Amino acid sequence: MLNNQDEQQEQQRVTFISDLLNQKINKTKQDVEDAKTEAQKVQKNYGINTSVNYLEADDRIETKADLQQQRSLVNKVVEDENIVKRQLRTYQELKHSPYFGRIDIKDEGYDEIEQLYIGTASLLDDKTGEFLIHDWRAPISSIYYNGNLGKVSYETPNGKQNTDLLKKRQFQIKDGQIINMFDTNETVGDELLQKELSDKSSEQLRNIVATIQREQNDIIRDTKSDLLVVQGVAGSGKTSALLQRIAFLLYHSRDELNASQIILFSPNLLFSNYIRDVLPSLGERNMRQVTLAEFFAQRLKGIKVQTLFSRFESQTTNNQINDLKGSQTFINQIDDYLNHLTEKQIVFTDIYFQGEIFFAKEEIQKIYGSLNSNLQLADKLLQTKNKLIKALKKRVQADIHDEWVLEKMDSLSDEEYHNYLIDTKPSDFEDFDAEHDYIAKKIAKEHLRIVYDAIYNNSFWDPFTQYLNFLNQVVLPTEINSSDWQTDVAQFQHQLEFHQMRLADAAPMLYLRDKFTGENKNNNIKYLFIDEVQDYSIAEIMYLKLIFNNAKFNLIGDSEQAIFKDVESAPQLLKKLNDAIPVKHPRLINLNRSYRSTYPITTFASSLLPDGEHIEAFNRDGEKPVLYAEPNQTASFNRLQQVIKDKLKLQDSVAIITKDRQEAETLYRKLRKNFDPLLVSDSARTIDKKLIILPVYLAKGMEFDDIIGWDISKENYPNQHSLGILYTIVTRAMHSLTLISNQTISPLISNNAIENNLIKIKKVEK
Ligand SMILES: Nc1ncnc2c1ncn2[C@@H]1O[C@H](COP(=O)(O)OP(=O)(O)OP(=O)(O)O)[C@@H](O)[C@H]1O
Repeated sequence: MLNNQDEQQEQQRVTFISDLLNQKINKTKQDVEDAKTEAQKVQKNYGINTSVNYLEADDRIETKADLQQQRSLVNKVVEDENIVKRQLRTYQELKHSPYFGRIDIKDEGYDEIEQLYIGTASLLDDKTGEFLIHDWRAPISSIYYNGNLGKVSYETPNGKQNTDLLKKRQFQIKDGQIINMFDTNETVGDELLQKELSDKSSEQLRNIVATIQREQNDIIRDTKSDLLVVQGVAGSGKTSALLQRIAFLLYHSRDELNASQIILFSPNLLFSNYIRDVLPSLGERNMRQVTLAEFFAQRLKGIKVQTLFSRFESQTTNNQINDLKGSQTFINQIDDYLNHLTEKQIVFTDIYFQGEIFFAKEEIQKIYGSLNSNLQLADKLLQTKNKLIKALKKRVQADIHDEWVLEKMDSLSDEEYHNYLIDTKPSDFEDFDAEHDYIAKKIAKEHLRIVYDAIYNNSFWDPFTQYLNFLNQVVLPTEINSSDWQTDVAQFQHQLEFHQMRLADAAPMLYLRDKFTGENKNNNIKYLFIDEVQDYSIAEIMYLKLIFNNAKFNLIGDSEQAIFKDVESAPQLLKKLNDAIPVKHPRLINLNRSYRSTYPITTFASSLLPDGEHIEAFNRDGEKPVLYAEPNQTASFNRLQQVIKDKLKLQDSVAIITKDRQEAETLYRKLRKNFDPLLVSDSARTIDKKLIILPVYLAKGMEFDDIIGWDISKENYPNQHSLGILYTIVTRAMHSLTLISNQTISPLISNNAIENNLIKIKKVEK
């Protein structure tokens, strides 16, 4: 038990640390100022130096070397400035709350008891060199998260160390004052977690370092798996664990890994913004973040690819065809197709120069056909390109006496003429003719650059038509009839004319293109994360594997929140993923405990699922969810207004979630005058109002104090296909959930929920 003396001693220590941090902050502020001045000085010099001599040709080479040197100097001072700034931010964070845990341990073979304090970053005593605070990611800190009192072990550079965990103490410290502290034997006591979770929602997701749970810790500290699949129920801390994992990896592999080698695929821009602060709050730089739509747009320049959101909104596409295009079978068919392509089937195109064919497709086909047929596809293409470039060089040589080159030479000004000779000395040329030829060659080369670029960029091959040809020979499963397929193929072709592509075609088409060329790979990325992976097709994941070949894949999701497809079990999904991207060390981690919502909300949400029993609700009190079944539209709308008023009085964040964009827009128009809500669109990045309206797709990954689910009628949610959508809506609520429907409520709200009184149904008689 804690006594007053313990508390006093701990407070004294906190005060000591706070004073020390104050000193460090003051010193570091000065360092930041110095670094800033230094950076400005260097940048100013750099500015002056780059303009010097630029116009005088003789000095150019020298200037170029100088420039490089200057640039690296600027980079260095800027980086120095960033380092001290980050250090300052770390001290400031620590000052606010220096640590959250203490462990007392006695290592096997030693008599001494060590007291270790654990916080978001480490702090050294400059005089003694001892750790005053241990970083939560240090190997020894794992005991805090994993161990019960008694014999435990932790990793050291020399192997496993056994130790006796004698005490585990938790703190809540705010602005230098201990608000709460207690000893515990649990991983992290429920008391602290209760407090954290009962807070109101915030605009930004917070870090959870003080209360990481054991199974979340497994995800965070995994260093062995090359395919880590996390299947976690709604609100189980998947996104939180993912971000803490990134912070952990950056710490663990500090010398080999930096933030730009980690990429996260996130569902939309709003979500990207929502998680923006977590890593910086842990003293780390953010990883790269991208949505699938942005990623495809970069790779298919000039083509507008449908977003996940608009795919969800468009109900017109044939699901069976989409399923096929998203499957491993489809990608395997592409591999097979490419492996058996003869050069005649490859869609080569002519390369033009000044309106005339420069390399005819037949010529290119011949080159390709002459190569060793055992070569890999990518090698074949590369060799073809090399041969074309060789032929181009010959043409350059041949062209130097052509009329157009001579004309161009005659029109050169003196300055232009000398510029061509910039890298030469007069003694390089035997006579005037040699100098003349040298310039002619340069001119010819310059002009033929267009052809060079065309070869370099593979413009002699048409991947779109190739993909179309592939589509036309696909072996269809029995459930898809060939006329539907033909219509779909025609639609692909039609859309292409308007520079558009459906999402379902993007990954297979890019796979075909990049597999054929072997290009566009990104070998720099070492870790790839996908959040909400249940919305990705296997084909998309296989394409990402092709591109990010060196990356360890971390796929995080909840198959029960699948909004494009039917709910799928975790082992089924893992098997599918494992087949699609075979790796040596796959690992599946399940998270079954749900933290976000109150006990009544999680229990109700679980009752929607056929096998919801596996979901463990965190024990936090709250009101039972309510469903209003109103007799008509006017009554429903009046009810909505009443609920909004009540909720806003509580100063809560309230989100009305609709099934799709159209419903959200209609509601917005009706509510705009009285409530001034925010209508969230696909391009939204922030939420800066208390009342917002958003379609379910954009609510992915987010949470709000109060959720109002709009029009939960049978018409909107008729059967199991809409289960993932409804489940996603109800699990966004932290503290309160209200559903509004007409009197034919969705059959997904099961009798089980109603009979067991998991939701209060308020039916107003007609
Ligand atoms: N160990 C923890 N300590 C404190 N809070 C936690 C912990 N784990 C999760 N939470 C909180 O629970 C909420 C849900 O977490 P998070 O968004 O990471 O879950 P998720 O599994 O990604 O959810 P979903 O799939 O439903 O979007 C957040 O408010 C998060 O801060």
